[in-house]
Amino acid sequence: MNSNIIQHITSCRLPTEYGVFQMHGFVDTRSNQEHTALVMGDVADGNAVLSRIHSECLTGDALFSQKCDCGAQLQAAMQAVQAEGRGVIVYLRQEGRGIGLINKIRAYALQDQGLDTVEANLALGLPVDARDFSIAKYIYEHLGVQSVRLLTNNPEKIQTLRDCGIEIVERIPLKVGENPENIGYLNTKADKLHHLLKD
Ligand SMILES: Nc1nc2c(ncn2[C@@H]2O[C@H](COP(=O)(O)OP(=O)(O)OP(=O)(O)O)[C@@H](O)[C@H]2O)c(=O)[nH]1
Ligand SMILES: [Zn+2]
Repeated sequence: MNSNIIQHITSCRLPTEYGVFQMHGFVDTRSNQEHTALVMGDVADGNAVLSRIHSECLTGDALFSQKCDCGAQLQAAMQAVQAEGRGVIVYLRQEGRGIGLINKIRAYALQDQGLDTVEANLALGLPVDARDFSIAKYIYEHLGVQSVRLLTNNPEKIQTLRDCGIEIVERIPLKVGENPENIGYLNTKADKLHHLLKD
């Protein structure tokens, strides 16, 4: 992975409900996939940066879906960065853990019939998790981020990120957004995907 593959294109000021961020646009030249990072404060000073690596969930992040916890996690992460006045939200456009929106809708249709989030992907002949987290490493490098305190409940994501060469000095839990519609989904994440969601 190098700057020829993940290219920084441009950036702008983005005022949000959770403060003013600098929004950076990146392109993966292999797929033309566009990614973004929201930055607040000086993240290139060498101190560990509060960060969330968020995977796109159109249904949860933008359409108020209650089937998952993604929207609440994104909101809480942005609030946490605002509270510190410093941090990075890396927003990777890897919808549906990388299978894409249409396949996620197919998976949701199978979930309507009783399959869980893991079984549905497998029934479609798709990987349970097809995300490429090495993109985040280049984004951090471009921003001058040397190490992070990562907001996540997923220890396997931490391991994958470390394998990519990202230095994670602390895991910060992000347990928000539980509701009656997503309790089964969260239980499956805890039981089958080993997310640290239970006390
Ligand atoms: N295929 C599929 N993807 C889903 C489903 N529900 C949410 N997603 C996607 O899952 C991704 C978020 O991953 P999660 O497994 O919730 O969490 P994580 O990023 O691995 O871990 P955290 O950092 O703790 O949130 C987003 O890309 C969502 O679009 C589902 O039922 N099926
Ligand atoms: Zn979601």
